[in-house]
Amino acid sequence: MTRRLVVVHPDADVLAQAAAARLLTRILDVQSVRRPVHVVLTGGTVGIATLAAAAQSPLLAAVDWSGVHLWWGDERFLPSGDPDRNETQARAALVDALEATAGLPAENVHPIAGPDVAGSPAASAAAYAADLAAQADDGRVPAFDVLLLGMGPDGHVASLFPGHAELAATGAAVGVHGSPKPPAERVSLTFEAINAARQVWVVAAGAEKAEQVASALAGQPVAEVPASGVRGTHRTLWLLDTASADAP
Ligand SMILES: O=C1O[C@H](COP(=O)(O)O)[C@@H](O)[C@H](O)[C@H]1O
Repeated sequence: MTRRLVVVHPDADVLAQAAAARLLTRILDVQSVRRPVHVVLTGGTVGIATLAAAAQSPLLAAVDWSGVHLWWGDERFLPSGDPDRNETQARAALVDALEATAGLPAENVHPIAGPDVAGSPAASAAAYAADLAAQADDGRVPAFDVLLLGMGPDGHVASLFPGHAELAATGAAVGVHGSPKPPAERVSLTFEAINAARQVWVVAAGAEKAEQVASALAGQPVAEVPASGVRGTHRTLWLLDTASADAP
């Protein structure tokens, strides 16, 4: 049975520090029982701050990074190296350093292709689904050991936005058009893929997210609050700061 836990931190900085320590500990825990470890990263404010905090953690050196695969929950459909790509920001915060000095193999890093590599968001989604399938025991998606998600003030997770058709997409990944948050074109894991993860952690901070945090935790319809629909097969964690946990 899946368990849900809500943990409230004093502020966004402590939240990022705690999420980083929790993430590295989770990887260590999994490495004590199986390999490889599959981790899904998120973009967004707290998501990237969490990676930056992990980069400074003494726990980093305890992980065997040669046995870790890194994925993304979504990507803005922008060319490689664009500063607004989630990949670019994650690389700057942590991933490049892991490759350069901690033994993370480049082939274990699985970015979502942008327009310099794939002709369209749909083509990128198809390529990403194939990459996921190649690493999956069931030929679909790996049972991610931990999948991080940010949440927007509109309740979106990954690039699954309220009222959008992609909420109902099947398969592992979907091309997204008309995103209300720029850029308009994106690629996202589907709910099917997200909810195949053993553990899903939603990280959110700030008063502007409080209403949607409360709605998601209350189980409002996914079409209105996509964050309502995420859960890990073993555990779902909501990692919040006091502002985002303080419903109006
Ligand atoms: O565009 C995105 O936004 C969300 C949330 O970002 P935040 O800055 O409000 O925390 C993020 O989770 C997603 O990965 C990203 O593509």
